[in-house]
Amino acid sequence: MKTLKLNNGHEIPVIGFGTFKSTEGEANRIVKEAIDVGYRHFDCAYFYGNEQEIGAALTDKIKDGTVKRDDLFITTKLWNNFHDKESVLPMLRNQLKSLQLEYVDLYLMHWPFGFKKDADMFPSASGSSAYSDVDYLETWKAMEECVRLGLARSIGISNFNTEQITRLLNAAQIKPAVNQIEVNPNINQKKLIQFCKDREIVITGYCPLGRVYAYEGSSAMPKPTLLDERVLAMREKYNKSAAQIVIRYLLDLGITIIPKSTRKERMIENLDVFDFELEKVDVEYLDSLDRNARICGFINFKDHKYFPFNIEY
Ligand SMILES: NC(=O)C1=CN([C@@H]2O[C@H](COP(=O)(O)OP(=O)(O)OC[C@H]3O[C@@H](n4cnc5c(N)ncnc54)[C@H](OP(=O)(O)O)[C@@H]3O)[C@@H](O)[C@H]2O)C=CC1
Ligand SMILES: O=C1CO[C@H](CO)[C@@H](O)[C@@H]1O
Repeated sequence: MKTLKLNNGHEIPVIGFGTFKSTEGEANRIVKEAIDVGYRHFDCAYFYGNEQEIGAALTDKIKDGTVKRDDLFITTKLWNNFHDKESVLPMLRNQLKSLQLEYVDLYLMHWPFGFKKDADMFPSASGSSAYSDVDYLETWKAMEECVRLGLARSIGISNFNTEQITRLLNAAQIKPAVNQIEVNPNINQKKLIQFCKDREIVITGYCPLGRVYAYEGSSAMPKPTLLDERVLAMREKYNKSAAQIVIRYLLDLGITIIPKSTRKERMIENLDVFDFELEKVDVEYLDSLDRNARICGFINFKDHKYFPFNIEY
């Protein structure tokens, strides 16, 4: 698997495996299957509620000799209720325990804004009662300590905008290695990708396939590119699926991505993208689909002091 070099010399496989929305048996199965078909990079989060299942799957696959810990690149994330500096280290230790790991390869701050510790993990109403005003710079300092203690090889951010990144870079002792953001043809993020590249921050694109399962033909969510007629028509030319065409397009932006599938044949398909190249005319068409349309807009929280999407990028 191809990798990109992080600003601290570690390498991140360009295709990882997403784990959001799988619990109760499924997370364990899909992680094992993903390892069997060649995935080595896994994207996890406390918020996904499945770190224990994933930990059991990783342990089984290490024990049966399919992989070594060193072959794996495991990312997990700190959720919004735990931004205060006292919570960060205990949270990572908890998460490591669930994942049955001594260290994670990458620990991300999931969002720049925090919620109160005793608030819901996903408060339904916007407004200050659930919000905490802990500054993400304070959270970052505690995350730096996680690196010093050897509990995280790299640390990074997710869903940060350019102003927040600049402010963080001015204060950080350890630079963020990664910014994980939504990237798919409906929101190709070229400007933010370039901004991060210029500052040696690697981008990981989430929802790369446009989260097809959540689309019901309604206008609440942008139509996934996998369902676009011109993209479907490209399949014959390349002898590739729409997902493979989209994945190739995204990798050519110079980023890493974390598609998720519950089906083994699609896990294999999503890795099989290195033996063809997209023609300029098709790249231009995919570029033309960009409309900055988010699946994870989180607009409930737009009045939070640290909400990231109130500026263009
Ligand atoms: N940092 C953050 O805030 C966020 C991070 N993430 C991370 O990003 C990951 C990926 O995003 P996610 O929301 O899961 O959405 P994806 O864009 O990966 O889409 C997943 C959907 O695509 C379908 N799919 C997968 N492969 C194919 C294929 N080859 N052909 C057709 N359909 C396919 C899956 O269906 P099926 O299972 O049936 O194959 C599923 O419905 C998450 O799992 C999570 O780890 C996601 C959102 C926010
Ligand atoms: O990682 C995530 C998965 O998707 C959720 C929304 O549906 C996001 O809230 C979250 O950041």
